[in-house]
Amino acid sequence: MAEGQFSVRNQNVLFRNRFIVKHKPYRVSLTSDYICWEQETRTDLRTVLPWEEVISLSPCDCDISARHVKCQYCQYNPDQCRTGLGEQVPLQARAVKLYYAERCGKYKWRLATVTFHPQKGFVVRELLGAAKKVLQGLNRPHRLLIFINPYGGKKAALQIFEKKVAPLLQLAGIDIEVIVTQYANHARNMIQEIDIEHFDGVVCVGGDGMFSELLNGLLVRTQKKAGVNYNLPSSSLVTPLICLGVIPAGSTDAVTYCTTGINDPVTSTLLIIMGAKLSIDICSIHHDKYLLQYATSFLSYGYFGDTLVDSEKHRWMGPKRYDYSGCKKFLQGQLYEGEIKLAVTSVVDSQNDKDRCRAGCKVCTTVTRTGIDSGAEGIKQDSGKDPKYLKVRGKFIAINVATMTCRCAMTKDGISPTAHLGNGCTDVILVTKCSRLNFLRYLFRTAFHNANPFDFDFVQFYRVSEFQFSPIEYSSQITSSEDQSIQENEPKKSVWNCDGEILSEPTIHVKVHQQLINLYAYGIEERDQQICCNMCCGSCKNM
Ligand SMILES: Nc1ncnc2c1ncn2[C@@H]1O[C@H](COP(=O)(O)OP(=O)(O)OP(=O)(O)O)[C@@H](O)[C@H]1O
Repeated sequence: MAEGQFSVRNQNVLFRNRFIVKHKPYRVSLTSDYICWEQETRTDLRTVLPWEEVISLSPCDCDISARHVKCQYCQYNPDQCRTGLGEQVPLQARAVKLYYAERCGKYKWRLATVTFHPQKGFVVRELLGAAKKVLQGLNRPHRLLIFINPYGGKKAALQIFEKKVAPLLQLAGIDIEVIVTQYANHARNMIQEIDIEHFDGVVCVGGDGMFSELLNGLLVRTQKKAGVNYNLPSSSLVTPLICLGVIPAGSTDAVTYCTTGINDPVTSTLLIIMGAKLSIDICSIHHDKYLLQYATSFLSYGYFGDTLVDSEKHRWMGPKRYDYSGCKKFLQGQLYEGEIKLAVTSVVDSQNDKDRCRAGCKVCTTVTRTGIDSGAEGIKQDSGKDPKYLKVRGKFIAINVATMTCRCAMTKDGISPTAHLGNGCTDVILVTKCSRLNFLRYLFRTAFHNANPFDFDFVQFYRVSEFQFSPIEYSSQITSSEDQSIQENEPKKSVWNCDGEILSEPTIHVKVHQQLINLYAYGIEERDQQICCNMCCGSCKNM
């Protein structure tokens, strides 16, 4: 929303008339791009609201007391009017209430309202009619299929939906069909079974695990319908027409953190209503030419894989289970041997790169999607260079793969702060053999970013378009001091933590598919921290 310097004079005005707003006379104008209300006496008090941010306009029967009405010429109450023209608005005037989304704090969106009281009764219908026409022309969802996971996160998904989400969707006039999941993979199965074509979007109220169900269900359905052999990593996948959405109600909510900056259910709902769209990269994970899973944020072998397996046994703890299992696995200090083959697309100075993926990111819009010489679908950087193939064999504590930054409450900048949402690449971070103390330093830096987590000689960073990993089945303990020799003993494999789900097959081939799905989000916006909504009076400045 813009205030101040703006002129609707030269634009195609669809409607213009005088209204009383907050007891002052205003001129309300509608063009095909904006709705604008400006004070007639002080043109600097002008608000220009793009239609994208309008949620709805509805008739309102609220009264406006003549007591509060000021003269539209001198701004004084009628009885003190200096001009003697003191106009009064008739009592019980019908009004129009405009609901719109307003930026609030660093990342949030909030619902705001303004009421236009007409100076003449008949203009209400005129204003509503003109607004309805423009709103109908916007590319927004009209029908949504919503899955609610009542057991995700703090088990508050149903409450969040009823209190925060449903009223907003109703206000925006969006038809919804709601399914409360009964078992794990319910949503994934339903998406593949039922006719979802008449929905504009499929949304989940839950965490990353629920989003992963929607993603996998929708992608498999789309490829089957298009006759694509999705089991082959080299297949070119078809982008689904249906957009996906996620309203955060999980433990980690990395997908919402990475695409909106925060895990706020109201913000995510407003973005869905506004029809915000963002194309994001997806990894397909294969084993022996068979598709295991599609993933969109975090994939990890070793430490984070083992932590996930252990945390599943302590689900009753809620989100705290990750801290508990993380400590336990850290103390066990396991090493895993393996070989990873990487198709490195670009050299990233991970230690100095200040580049961050933000809404309208230039990197994600300029990287093109082209085929590489092998005939397989692949990604080239805009420099046009083919990927360089590299093999790393060794002992790892963790192999972390971040297709998005993977920011969440536990790491505000993410596992890979420079990762992009749509550049066709994923970041592979290899944490090789080191002492427990050094591994702790790496974890601390990843969580708090007090220093660069990649600035260690035991951490390697690669930006790749695909990679293959196979374990070598011998493990050893992390040494308490770095020069202590490793005792290679019992064979040991870990599992992959794939967006919070366990993949028990360690030998995998991962391929990135650039901007394969559309998500209801804009990406993280670069905002002035001082932006504060009308309602919270500055309390949101620090968000
Ligand atoms: N009715 C249900 N009963 C049991 N499990 C379910 C049900 N519905 C969905 N699930 C499963 O619960 C798992 C976790 O759900 P979800 O991702 O919403 O919460 P979370 O794991 O707490 O959050 P996050 O993934 O962000 O850490 C999902 O993998 C999903 O398959």
